[in-house]
Amino acid sequence: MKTIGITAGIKNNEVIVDRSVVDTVVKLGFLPLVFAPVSLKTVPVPGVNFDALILSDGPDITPIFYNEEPLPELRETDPHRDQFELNLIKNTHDSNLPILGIGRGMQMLNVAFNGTLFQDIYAQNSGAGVQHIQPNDLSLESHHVNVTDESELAKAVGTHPYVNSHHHQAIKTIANNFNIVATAPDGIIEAIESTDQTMLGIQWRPDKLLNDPKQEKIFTNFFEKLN
Ligand SMILES: NCCCC(=O)O
Repeated sequence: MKTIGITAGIKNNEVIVDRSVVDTVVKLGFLPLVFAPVSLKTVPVPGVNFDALILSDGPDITPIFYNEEPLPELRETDPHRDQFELNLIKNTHDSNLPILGIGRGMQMLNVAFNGTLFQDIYAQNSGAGVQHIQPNDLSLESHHVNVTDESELAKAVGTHPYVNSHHHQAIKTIANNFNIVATAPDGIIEAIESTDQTMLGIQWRPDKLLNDPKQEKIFTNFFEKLN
């Protein structure tokens, strides 16, 4: 059975991982393997422990990792988790294994390849006119995104999907080896694909929208190379 590594967070001394991500992996017929960021020196070895990686959602990313000082609007971060995930991304990509970043996971992919973030969308981007922190539950959609016609993502969700949204950070400058493949109506970056097609980042939470077959197709299309 193929195994998908899933990154987790630590809060109040407890390892936390979104049940919806674990359930999605199981539904696709893979074995979930949750990685707690317990030690900077202990990074799982791809190919031995897992066959692909999902970078899960979580807190803000510490700005030192993209060479910025913290702005007043920055929220709580976990620099140990950040460093662990940066090491894990490098090991996984060096082993040519696929990486899917969701929410914070997309932002982490961008930072890992030298892109930068808005530490707070609304403080730093006066043109941001879409609500990116929806008050509704994430099982409900809240805004549309425009997806590039030629992208792999469009094969799953089409060019104008309706998605959920819960983030106050976003990609500011895109990493060199990625293409922007989806944006919100206010221009905020909503999805990226690596030029070698081994990495996909989604800013919204498709794992919370699996009642929509298009959202499930994001996962099935991306991981079909593992079957
Ligand atoms: N929860 C998404 C990652 C952090 C943020 O942009 O709010």
